[in-house]
Amino acid sequence: MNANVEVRELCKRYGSKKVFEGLDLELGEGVIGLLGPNGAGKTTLLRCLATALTPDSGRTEILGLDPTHWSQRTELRKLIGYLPQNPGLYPHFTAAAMVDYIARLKEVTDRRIRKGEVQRVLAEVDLAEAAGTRVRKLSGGMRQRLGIAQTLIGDPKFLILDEPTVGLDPEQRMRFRTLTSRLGQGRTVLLSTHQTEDIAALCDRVIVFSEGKVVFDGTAPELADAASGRVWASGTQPAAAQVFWRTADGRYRVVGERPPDGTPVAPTVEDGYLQFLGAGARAGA
Ligand SMILES: Nc1ncnc2c1ncn2[C@@H]1O[C@H](COP(=O)(O)OP(=O)(O)OP(=O)(O)O)[C@@H](O)[C@H]1O
Repeated sequence: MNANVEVRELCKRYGSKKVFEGLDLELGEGVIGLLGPNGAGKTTLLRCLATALTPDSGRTEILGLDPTHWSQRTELRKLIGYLPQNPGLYPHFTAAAMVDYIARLKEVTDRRIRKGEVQRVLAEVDLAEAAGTRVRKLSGGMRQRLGIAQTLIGDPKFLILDEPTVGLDPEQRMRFRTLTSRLGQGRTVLLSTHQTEDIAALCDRVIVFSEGKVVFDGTAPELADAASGRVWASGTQPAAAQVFWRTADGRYRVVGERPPDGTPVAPTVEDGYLQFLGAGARAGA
């Protein structure tokens, strides 16, 4: 198997609520963006891959290990870096103590090695100088980087980042992109986000997930291309376009059928993404 992650026929339900069924997925190296509307099942999938949640059925092989085997699962947890939506950082811990604590959970038992690891991962996310700062005094962007730092302990080959750019200002998002694109070299980075700009800027591959199904799997330019011939500028409000909104120049940007006075506009990744969403994404819905 060449893929770092291979998922076959994966199923997960919460009671009677089916999140996904018969899901197949292969992930190789690079930054892979997972896009999807609220409730699509992204976090559930990421939690299954992080071994934080047990699927109901199906087969998963991650970095050559099978998470259903107790001993392999324990080994795997040391090889995966997972940043959940709410990383649960302790406000009264210093940045270094926080990472040290996670390193202990990952069974880095040798104190000297652990100290070196803490310094290494903090430096990797540009937080070396904040090592002694308490978490509650860090900015949102610094906390996010601290969350990423803890994923890097043990140099895992599979990083799972669940909406890591939420709440970041533009400058912090740029720093995040620089960091993530660097991390994607020689690793699999699976990044769940609603930010199509982040996807366009740094992902080698994009998966669009909707109602528990992969509805698109390709590159960011291919996703943008999916809206080719479907994006228009129009002077009048369209009646039946799939999606439209008023832009700063007072015209309408329309994704869908050509309005009578529509002039073609180059599609973006967001336009392509909107093509794959259902009626729920319809403007005004
Ligand atoms: N613990 C749970 N118990 C019951 N239902 C749940 C649970 N967690 C998630 N769900 C439901 O499963 C579906 C998928 O949720 P999930 O959080 O995986 O979606 P998501 O794509 O990550 O959404 P978001 O973008 O809002 O984070 C949703 O309908 C959600 O309400």
